[in-house]
Amino acid sequence: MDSKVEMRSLLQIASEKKGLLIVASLFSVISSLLQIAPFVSVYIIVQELLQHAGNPAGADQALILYWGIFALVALIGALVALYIGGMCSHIAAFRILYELRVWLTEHIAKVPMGYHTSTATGELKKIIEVSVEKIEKFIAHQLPDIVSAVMIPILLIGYLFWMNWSLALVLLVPIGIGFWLQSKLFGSASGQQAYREFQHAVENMNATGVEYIRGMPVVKIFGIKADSFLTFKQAVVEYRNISLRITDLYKIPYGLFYVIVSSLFTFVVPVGILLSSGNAGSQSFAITFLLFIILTPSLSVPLLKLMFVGSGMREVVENNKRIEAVFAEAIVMEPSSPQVPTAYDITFKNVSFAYERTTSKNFKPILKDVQFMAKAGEMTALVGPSGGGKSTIASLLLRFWDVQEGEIAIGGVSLRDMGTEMLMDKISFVFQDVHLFYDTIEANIRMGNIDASEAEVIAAAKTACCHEFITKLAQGYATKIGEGGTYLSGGEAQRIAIARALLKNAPILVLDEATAYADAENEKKIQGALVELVKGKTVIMIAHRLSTIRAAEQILVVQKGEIVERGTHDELRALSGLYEQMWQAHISSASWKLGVKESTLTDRKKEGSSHESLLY
Ligand SMILES: Nc1ncnc2c1ncn2[C@@H]1O[C@H](COP(=O)(O)OP(=O)(O)OP(=O)(O)O)[C@@H](O)[C@H]1O
Repeated sequence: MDSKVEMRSLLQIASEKKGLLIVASLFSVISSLLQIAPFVSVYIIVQELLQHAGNPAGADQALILYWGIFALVALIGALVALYIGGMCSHIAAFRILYELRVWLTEHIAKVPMGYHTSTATGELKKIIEVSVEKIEKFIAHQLPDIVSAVMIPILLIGYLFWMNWSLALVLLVPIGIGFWLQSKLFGSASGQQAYREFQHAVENMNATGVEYIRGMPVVKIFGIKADSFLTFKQAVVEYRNISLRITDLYKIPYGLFYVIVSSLFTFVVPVGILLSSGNAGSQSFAITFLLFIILTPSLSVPLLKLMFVGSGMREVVENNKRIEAVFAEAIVMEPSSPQVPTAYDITFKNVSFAYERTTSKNFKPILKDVQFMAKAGEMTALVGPSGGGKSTIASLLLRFWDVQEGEIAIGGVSLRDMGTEMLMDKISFVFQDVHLFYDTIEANIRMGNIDASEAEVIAAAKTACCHEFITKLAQGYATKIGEGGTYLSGGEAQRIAIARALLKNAPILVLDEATAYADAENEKKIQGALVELVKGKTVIMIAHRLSTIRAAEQILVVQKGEIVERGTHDELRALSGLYEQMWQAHISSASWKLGVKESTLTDRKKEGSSHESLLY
C-alpha cells in the first residue's frame, strides 16, 4: 500500500463527518484571521499617529478608539471562533473514533476465529486503542491546523502583495527555501525509511521489554544476568542507534527550516531599507514597511505549524496502515439464508488444509485428504502423536478456519451453508485452555445459555462437580473470577467450562484435552461430569490418555496430517500398528499406578470392561 492510498483512506474516514469538519476548518481560519486583525489595528493607529507626529493632539481620537476596540473585539472573536472550531473538530473526531472502533470490532468479529489465535491480542488491542486515538488527534487537531496553516500564509501574503508587491516578493524566497527543506526532511525516501526504522525500533524495544519482564521468573530461577538477555539489550541499542541517525539526518534541514521561517523579518528589513532609499521621504512607504515588520512574525507561526503537521502526519499514516491491515483481513463468508441441519452426523470429505495461504513461502500442508464420518450420538476419538493435526481437525469443525480443499458438513449441510451463528448454536466445546471471563462464576456458567434460571445454573454446576467448591467460596456463585476476585485451578476452570457446556446442551460436543489439567482426584470428578455431558451427543474427543477414549465407537489415529488407522479400540489393537504401540506405551506409563483404582469415562460407559480399564 503506498502512502497516497493510505492518506486517501484516511481522508475518506474524515469525509464521513464532512459537514462538521468544514465548519471546524472555517472557524479555524476565522480565528487565525481575527488573531491577525489587531496587527492591522496597530498599523492604522501608528499610521494616524505618524501623520500627526508634529502635533499628536491633532490625531483622530475617535479613529484610534475605534481601532482599539476593533482589536479587542477581534481578539475575543478569535477565541470564540477557536472554541467553536475546536468543539466541532472534537465532536467530529470522537464520533469518527467511535464509529471506527465499532467498525473495527465488527470486522474482527467476522474474521475467522483462527485469526485471534494467531494474532497477538496485545497487537489488536494496541490498534483499537492507540492507532484509533492517533486518528482522533489528526482529525481533532491537525486537520483544522493544516487548513489554517495553509490559508493564513496565502491570505497574509496576498494582502502584503496588495500593499507592496516588491517587498512581499522578498518573503517568498525564505518561504520557498523553507518548503524545499520540508520536502527534503519528510518527503525523501531516506527520511521516510529512517522514520519507518525508528517506528520499528520503538515497537521492537517495547515488545522485547514486555517479554523481558514477563520472563523475569525464568531469568531469576536460572540466574541469567540482565546483560545476557540479549534480545532486549540489542533492541535498546538499535533504538539508540536509529535515534542518533535520525537526529543526524534531520539536524541541518530541521534547524535551517526553523531558523529561516522564524526570521522572515530579517529578510524583509534589509530589502525594506534598500527600497526606502528609492522612496526617500515617502511617508506611505515607511508606513507600509512598518506593516511588513509588524505582520511578518505572524507568518512564521502557521508555517512552523506546518512543520509539526508534517511529522505528525507520518505518524498518522503509519497507524492508519495498521487499521487498514485489520480491515484487509478476509471475513468469513456467511450464507444469505442459513440452512438448518436436521441430523447431527459430521462428515469430513477430502479435507486438505494449511494455515498459510498456498502462495506463501511458508506453505506447509497440515491436513491431507482427511475423510471420516462421525455418526450422530456416537463418540469419535482423535488420537495420535503430538503435532499430527488433531486440534486442527477440531478447529476446522468449529470453523476457526475455512478449509482450502474438500468439505465439512453437519447432517449433510456444509458448514459454509450453515453460517457461524447456526453452527455455534449446534456445537459446544471444552478445550484444554479454558477461557473464563472477568465476571462472576454464575455469569461464566450462564454463557452457555443466558436464559437459564438460577436453579438450572446450579444443577449444571452440580453435574459438572463444581457446586461444592463454588459454595465454599465466600461469595459463592457471585464470586468474581480473575483480578480482584478469586483464582481457579486449571481443573476447577475446566469443570466450570463443562458446566457451561452442559447448560448449552448442544447436540454436538468437541472436547480437546478436557481433562488435561486434572490430577487423579479431579480427573475422576471431570470424567463423571463428562459422562453426563456426552449422553446422546455427537462427540469429537481428543485425548492423550488413551484410557479415556477406549469406549469410543470410532477411534481415528492422526499422524502427520493423515488418518493412518481407524476402528474401535479392539480393532485397532488387532492391527498391531501405531495405535497398538501407543496403547502399549500408555499401559507401561500407567502401570506404576497399579492399585490406584479409578473409574474412568470408559468404566462408566462400559460396565464390566477388561481389567486394563482399571489400570489408569
Ligand atoms: N495457528 C497456527 N498457525 C500455524 N500453524 C499451526 C497453528 N496451529 C497449529 N499449527 C501447526 O499445525 C500442526 C498440527 O498442530 P495441531 O495442534 O493440530 O496438532 P495436535 O495433533 O493437536 O498436537 P497436540 O497433540 O500436541 O496438541 C503443527 O505442526 C502446528 O505447529
